[in-house]
Amino acid sequence: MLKLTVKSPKTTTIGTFDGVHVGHQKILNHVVRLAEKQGYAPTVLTLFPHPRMVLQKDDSIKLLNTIEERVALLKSIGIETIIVKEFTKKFSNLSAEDYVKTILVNEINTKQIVIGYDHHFGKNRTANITDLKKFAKEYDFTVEEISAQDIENVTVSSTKIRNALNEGKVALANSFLGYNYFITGKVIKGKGLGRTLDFPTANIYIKESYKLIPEDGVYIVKSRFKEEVIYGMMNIGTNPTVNGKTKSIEVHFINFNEDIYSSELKIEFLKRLRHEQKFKNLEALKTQLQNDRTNALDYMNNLK
Ligand SMILES: Cc1cc2nc3c(=O)[nH]c(=O)nc-3n(C[C@H](O)[C@H](O)[C@H](O)COP(=O)(O)O)c2cc1C
Ligand SMILES: Nc1ncnc2c1ncn2[C@@H]1O[C@H](COP(=O)(O)OP(=O)(O)O)[C@@H](O)[C@H]1O
Repeated sequence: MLKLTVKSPKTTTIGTFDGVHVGHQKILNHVVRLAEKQGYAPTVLTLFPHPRMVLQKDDSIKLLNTIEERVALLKSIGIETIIVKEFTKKFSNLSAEDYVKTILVNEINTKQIVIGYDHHFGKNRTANITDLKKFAKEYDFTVEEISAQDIENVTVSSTKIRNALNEGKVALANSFLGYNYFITGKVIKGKGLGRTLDFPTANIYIKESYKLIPEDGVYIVKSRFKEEVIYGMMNIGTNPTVNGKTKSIEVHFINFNEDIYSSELKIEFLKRLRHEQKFKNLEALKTQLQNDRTNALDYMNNLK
């Protein structure tokens, strides 16, 4: 049987939107409003992996969000359709017109495009907004330009946020993001040492090697387990006191005692407490952990 699917018309914007920060949110809210006015579905076309990972084979690039996190953040601000196009060498060789015709028009059914005045696209990024307006007539869509002024008013950038996190400045990063920076990972087995210190620690494994992890150190964090909000103190580092070599991410949750092995946790960063240190023995480390706990409890009590 022949089945015809009619694709709903879309208001589409295009970008990486790494972090989906306050500047991105402003543009995306605009997209949602424009789409509403037209009766179109607000849509984001996003490329993954990052072009630099593919074209320069740069494995060192770190992103604020995994692709799953990016999709969830976009959904939470009202973007209905998210198209994740795999960015390959072949894709990068698409001419501007082929890209517009096959992807934006035929595949997505874009009726309106919202784009920055300085957007470049197509093979070698040679086409610009003037070209896009030319294609608009031919392929029956409209172009909404985001002006230079609107773009310059956005002083936040993904790079600034990455820099802040690389320096452990999570509170600053959070103010740029408009939400708390978070990681998503699975609780795995550690060395079983935490419990002997009376500080059991959930070791977090993040499968996406490109996810940016804040600077090594100790942080106050927040998570959820079975709908309950839980707070904790997280250490990111190599555990020099026990002569550790590999980097780990571990959290001791405060006033909490459950087996959470294999759980998937979303963990938000609230505040940095200190650097990771090498203590002369485990007793000294334990004393410091008790201090950290007091600091975390003070912080939690001030939230209420
Ligand atoms: C809040 C917190 C802070 C920590 N700070 C340090 C530190 O400064 N130096 C250090 O060597 N280890 C630190 N650790 C890690 C401990 O050394 C210990 O290795 C770890 O808790 C054992 O984890 P595991 O048995 O689950 O692998 C810290 C752990 C937590 C939870
Ligand atoms: N307050 C808590 N914070 C973190 N994990 C806890 C807590 N209470 C119990 N647990 C459980 O204990 C485990 C950590 O115990 P630990 O002795 O440090 O062993 P491991 O080295 O295998 O992580 C966690 O993965 C979790 O399942």
